[in-house]
Amino acid sequence: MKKILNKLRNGLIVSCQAFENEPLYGSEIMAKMAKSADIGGAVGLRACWPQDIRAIKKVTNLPIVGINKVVTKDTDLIEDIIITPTFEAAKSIYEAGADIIALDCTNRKREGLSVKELIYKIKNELNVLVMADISNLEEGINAAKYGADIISTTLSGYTKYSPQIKKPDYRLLEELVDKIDKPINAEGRYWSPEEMIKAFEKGAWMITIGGAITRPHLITKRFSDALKSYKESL
Ligand SMILES: CC(=O)N[C@H](C=O)[C@@H](O)[C@H](O)[C@H](O)COP(=O)(O)O
Repeated sequence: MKKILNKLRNGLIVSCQAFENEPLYGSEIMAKMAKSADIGGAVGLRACWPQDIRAIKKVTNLPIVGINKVVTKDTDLIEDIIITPTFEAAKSIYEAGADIIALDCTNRKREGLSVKELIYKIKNELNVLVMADISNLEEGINAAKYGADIISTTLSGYTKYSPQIKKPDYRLLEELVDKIDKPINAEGRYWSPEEMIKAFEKGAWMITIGGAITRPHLITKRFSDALKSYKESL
């Protein structure tokens, strides 16, 4: 497991995800996305659902941070725990070949096992690396205490009580690096190589980037929004 962490150190993980309502939805497409990230120099991948992880494993040997998003209600992400919410969700991505299991470790109300119980069960029964997706320092400290191997800023901005900012949460990153003696993954709203470098300067062990690389509709929107503002300024 140390070997995997060393492989990811100072490296870029590319998140290859598309929901059913996105044009790129589908395991075959995500596998092509993952292969492209591999060719481009990623040292790891983040992927969702067993079927996507299986498809990606066929085309690359890069370590995979697996998640299993389970949407049970038709409501938005802020309210719901959807990233690998249960042991069963974790087990199915582990069986699909995920090298690291990422899961929601926020303090939001959840059903079934608590974050502490869930991390313990995954570590104990699957013996796999766990990445804690958190939204503030307290959640990070708790997840580290409960046995998570990597703490990730993934959910900052996606709980009601974390800062609702458009940029990466560098402050949380700094706090985690300062207070937790475990690898910290910088993730969430990184859009440029400069922003990425800043995360490493602040002590990130690794960084995960999704939208800026693998969501063409968001990339296009960034350009079209800039154009719109420019036209409005004339
Ligand atoms: C909040 C949430 O559900 N985040 C998800 C977690 O897997 C993904 O939708 C993000 O794309 C990923 O975290 C990477 O972040 P960004 O796409 O901002 O680079």
